[in-house]
Amino acid sequence: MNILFKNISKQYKGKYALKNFSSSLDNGVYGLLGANGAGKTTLINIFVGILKSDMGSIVVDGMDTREMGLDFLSHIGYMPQYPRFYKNFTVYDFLLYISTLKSIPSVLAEKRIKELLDIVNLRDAAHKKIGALSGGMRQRVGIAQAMLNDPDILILDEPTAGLDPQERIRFRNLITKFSGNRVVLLATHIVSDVEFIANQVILLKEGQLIKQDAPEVLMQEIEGKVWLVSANDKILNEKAPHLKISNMYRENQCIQLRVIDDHKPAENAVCVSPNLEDVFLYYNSEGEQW
Ligand SMILES: Nc1ncnc2c1ncn2[C@@H]1O[C@H](COP(=O)(O)OP(=O)(O)OP(=O)(O)O)[C@@H](O)[C@H]1O
Repeated sequence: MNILFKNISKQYKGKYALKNFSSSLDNGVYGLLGANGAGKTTLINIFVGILKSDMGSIVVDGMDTREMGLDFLSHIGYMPQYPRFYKNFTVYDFLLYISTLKSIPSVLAEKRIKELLDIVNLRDAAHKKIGALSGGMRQRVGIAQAMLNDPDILILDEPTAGLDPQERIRFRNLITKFSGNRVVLLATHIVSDVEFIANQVILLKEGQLIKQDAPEVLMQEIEGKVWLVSANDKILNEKAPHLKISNMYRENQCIQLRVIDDHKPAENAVCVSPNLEDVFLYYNSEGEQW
């Protein structure tokens, strides 16, 4: 499967939410990373047809999605950033209802729902009302409903919001297993969600694509630009206010700064291997100022 985004633009009141976004996606997991307001949801909403772009087109396996009509929808599974549920429905009934909307035959739907309840670890909650679930459990119902039709293209907008660490790991493993011969597009600003599972990271900044590559390539590109600095008073007072700091922690009497800089930021700075969070900050932020 191949998805081509061709020059997608969208403006709100004269301001670009998405500007000339072009990208090609083959099977695999894609992490759509960007700061708040970068345009992730706008792109996804255009992709799933909730929003019309001002310009551009999306081509799936050589066909314009606008020409595919409802057939396109049968290929996708989608979980919105803020899924809405019928709180009086039980988990099982809600999934059955969504199956009906997706025209999944009932015998097949029942089997699939049972599988998915196991996958998202909600079997014991199957007959609980959605209104009585925790936020993280509801989130898992959202993930399950997106996967009901066994989609070729799975689009998840901030899927791990509210999940505890164990469920996050479970989610990542689930996506890896699921993604074999499909496209999974996962929008987030939580870097660790995609660091270990994304085949490619798509970095969005202010509506524009700034990088698309494998995480290890992106990390390699900023090799030599991430430093650990043991901060004495002089560094803290004079230098730190001007540094892009991705992390700081106290070690004994000293504060250790993780600094992103094209040049060695201090005499005692030691160059360290970049991680994806450094990449995100390198392109996206001014860093935490001291
Ligand atoms: N309905 C709207 N009306 C006006 N501006 C909008 C609307 N929807 C989005 N925007 C603007 O478009 C830009 C991109 O928003 P979008 O929601 O796509 O970003 P995002 O990357 O998903 O952010 P977040 O991580 O906070 O969800 C932002 O500047 C936002 O304020």
